[in-house]
Parts: sequence; C-alpha cells; structure tokens
Amino acid sequence: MRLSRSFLPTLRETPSEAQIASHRLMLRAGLIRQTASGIYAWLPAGLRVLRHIGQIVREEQDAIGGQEVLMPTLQPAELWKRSGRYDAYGPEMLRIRDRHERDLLYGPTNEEMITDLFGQSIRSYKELPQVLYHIQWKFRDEVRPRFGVMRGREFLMKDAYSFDISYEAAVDTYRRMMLAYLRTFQRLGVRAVPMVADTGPIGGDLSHEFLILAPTGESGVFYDGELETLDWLSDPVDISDSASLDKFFSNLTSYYAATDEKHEEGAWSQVPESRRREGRGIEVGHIFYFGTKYTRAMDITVAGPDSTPVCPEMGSYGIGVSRLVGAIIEACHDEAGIIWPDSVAPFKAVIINLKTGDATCDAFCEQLYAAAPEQFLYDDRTDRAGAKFADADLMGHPWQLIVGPRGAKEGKVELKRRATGERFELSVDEALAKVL
Ligand SMILES: Nc1ncnc2c1ncn2[C@@H]1O[C@H](COS(=O)(=O)NC(=O)[C@@H](N)CS)[C@@H](O)[C@H]1O
Repeated sequence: MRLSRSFLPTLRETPSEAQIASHRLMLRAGLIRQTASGIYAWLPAGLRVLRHIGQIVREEQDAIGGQEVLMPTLQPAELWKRSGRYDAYGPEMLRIRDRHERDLLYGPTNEEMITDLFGQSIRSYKELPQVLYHIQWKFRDEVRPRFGVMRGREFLMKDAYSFDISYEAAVDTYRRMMLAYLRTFQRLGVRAVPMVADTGPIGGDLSHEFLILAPTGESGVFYDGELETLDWLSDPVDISDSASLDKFFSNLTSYYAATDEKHEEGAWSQVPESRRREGRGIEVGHIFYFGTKYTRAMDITVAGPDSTPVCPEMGSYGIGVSRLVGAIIEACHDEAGIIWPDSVAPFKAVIINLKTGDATCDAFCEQLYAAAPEQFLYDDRTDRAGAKFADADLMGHPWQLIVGPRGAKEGKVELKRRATGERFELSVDEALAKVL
C-alpha cells in the first residue's frame, strides 16, 4: 500500500480519552476510530491485524478437528427462554424488537444457538465428537466500556462449542482445545498463561482462562515462569490418544498458575523463588466444560450406543480476537510506538523513501515495493525524514527498508529491525530475503 494514498491517519498527539498505551497507540497509529461508546471502526491497518489473528486462530482450531461455521449476530429471544438465560443474563444483553414486535437480541455468546442447530441435525452418538466454531461479532452492553477495544461493547470473538458422548470424551476435547490455545497464543507472539478460572454466566465446573502479562491487566496473577519457556508448537502430543492428552495436561497443570481469586500461598511457596512471576494479566481466552447444562435445558439428545437417548456433554471455548489487538500492543510496545510480532503485523515492512522526488531514490523504492506490494507499506510522502522515521516506529512494522540517495546509487538499502533497532546495509535481494 502506498502511504500517500492510503487511509492510515496517524496522529502526532496523544488522544486525551485514551488511558492505556494500547488504546493511545491504536488511535495514533490509525488502526481504529471510535464510533460510539465501546464500539469501533477498524481502519485498513487495524483490520489487517484482526484478519492475521483470525487466520492463526482458524488454523489451530482446524488442526484439532474444529469445523468453522458462521452464526448470525441477531438471535431470537425464545432460544434464550428455552435455556433459562434470557432473564438471568441481565442488562448486558442488548434486546431488540423488530417491526413485527418479535423479541430479538444481539448475541453476547452462542451456546443456545449452536446447541439448537446441532440438535436439529445430529441424531446419533456415532456422529460425535463435533467441534463447531465461528469468528463473529458479539455485543455486551458493558456498563463501563474502557481501554479501547480491550473492554468494548461490540467485539470480535472466536467461540467454539463441543459435543461429546461422554464425560471422558469431553475431557479429551477440553485438553485438545487447551493445546490449540497454547499453540495459538505462541504463534501470535505472546505468552498467555492458562489459569484455573470461575465459570460465571456460562456455567459448568471446569474452566481455564488465558492471561497475557501486562501492567494494565484486570486480574492479579501468580505463576511459575517455567510456563513461559515451554514450546507448545514442538510438543509431540498425539491429540487422538487420551493417554497422550492426559500426559500433556498433567505436565501443564504441574506448574503453579493462579489469578488472585484462586491464589494459594501454600502451593505458591513450593515454587522456586527464581521462577515466581507476579503481576497483572489480560484475559485473552477462556475455556469451559459444562456438561449437559444446555443440552438438558433445551432437551437435545442423540441415540446412545444402546439406542437410548443421551444428552451430549458440551464445552465452549472463547478467544477475544479484537481484544488481542490491544493485548498484543500492551505486551509489545516501547516509548516510540508499537512493536508488532511478525505473525500479526499489518505489513511485513515499511519502505521509507528519504528523498521522494529524487529519480534514483524513487526508482529504487519502486523496485523494492514491486517485490511484494501487498506486504509492504511504501512511505512515498514528501514529509521530512524525521517525521517518516517517527511514523515508522509508531506503526510498528517489524522491518524498515530505508532508502537514501547515496544508498540508492550504490544499490544498497538500510534495513532496520523495529524490535531491536539492529541495522544492516544490504543489497535489494539480501534485504528482500530477510524480510519476506
Ligand atoms: N467486552 C469485551 N471486549 C472485548 N473482548 C471481550 C469482552 N468480553 C469478553 N471478551 C473476550 O472474549 C473471550 C471469551 O468471552 S467469555 O465470556 O469468557 N466466554 C464466552 O463467551 C464463551 N461463550 C466462550 S465460547 C474472553 O476471554 C475475552 O478475551
């Protein structure tokens, strides 16, 4: 994308309404704009990040047998009346009446809808397990939206729902999802630590939440630092084998990790001093096992092995896709701006032309840009160098390809790594090999 013709409105000054770094930087780097309290428009660069996160989430859901669907944002109230949550859910639910006076709602979550869709079609235990997920906008009328997309009212969530024939099978599914989450967050370039959690309005008695360490996190966290060193992408778990899943889960839960609500000083004292981590965490994912809470309430059964009707065992598994954009920035920024992990950055590199209008510089930059125009942001503006450098550091692309008149004459480009500040003098081919 050419910056001179893009809709990427960076701001010099810090917007007064933003209280935390990620909110400030998302506004200043031109990623979002607020349209109403807790509701945001995603501008081109911000939407690219959202899509990159969504793609990684999809791949890891598919890797454990998830099937992607897309359910509507608007739901009929009677679904929630069948489960008994219509009144219980409270003022967070946005209730809507259509022209025919029918009661609808803007879905805050989709347990009822997916259970109803499942029940219409799946008849036998032989068709289980089913893991169905979508990435869809949710609405929760938060009484105090704040911190930008971190606590919005309309937000993007991946929510998955599982159906199994037995408790044991449902526990295996829960553990597969645990592994998928650990791999997802690792690929996103952050470390989200799983901690035993409360189940709240979703229900059930087995739940973990995933927290990214950040000073602005809403939860107090205590955990064994060893958890941040484990490489889940190379962990040789056989997800089709219960014993292998059990070994993975036992190993994971052998490390101490608890939010302040669940913290136990006794167990904490067993963690070697050097490995104790304390701080604040941002919840970016939350998974639940809640058995037959919804299938029983909505009378959804399948024919069991002996043909008698059985209520499938369920779980639901959420990831805050839009919240993650803010959470990643909270974990990855410095005083100059955002430092995007390579996997989610809007663009792989920004090409900085230090002398727009100079024929040699322009030609050299066009040659670089032509290599991957969809992966590069080309700063072809006539602004002075200092302003371009400041914007490049603010927007946070992993690489900066800096082209000046001298280098262009010698066929050399200066490559800067945003995260470390490291600089390299390279030929076009060497630079492209490093960046793409
Ligand atoms: N107001 C909000 N703004 C942004 N993200 C949110 C908000 N509320 C929840 N989330 C994100 O959505 C994730 C899942 O939300 S949840 O309530 O914990 N779980 C569910 O709704 C279950 N139905 C999971 S399928 C949370 O971990 C959080 O990352």
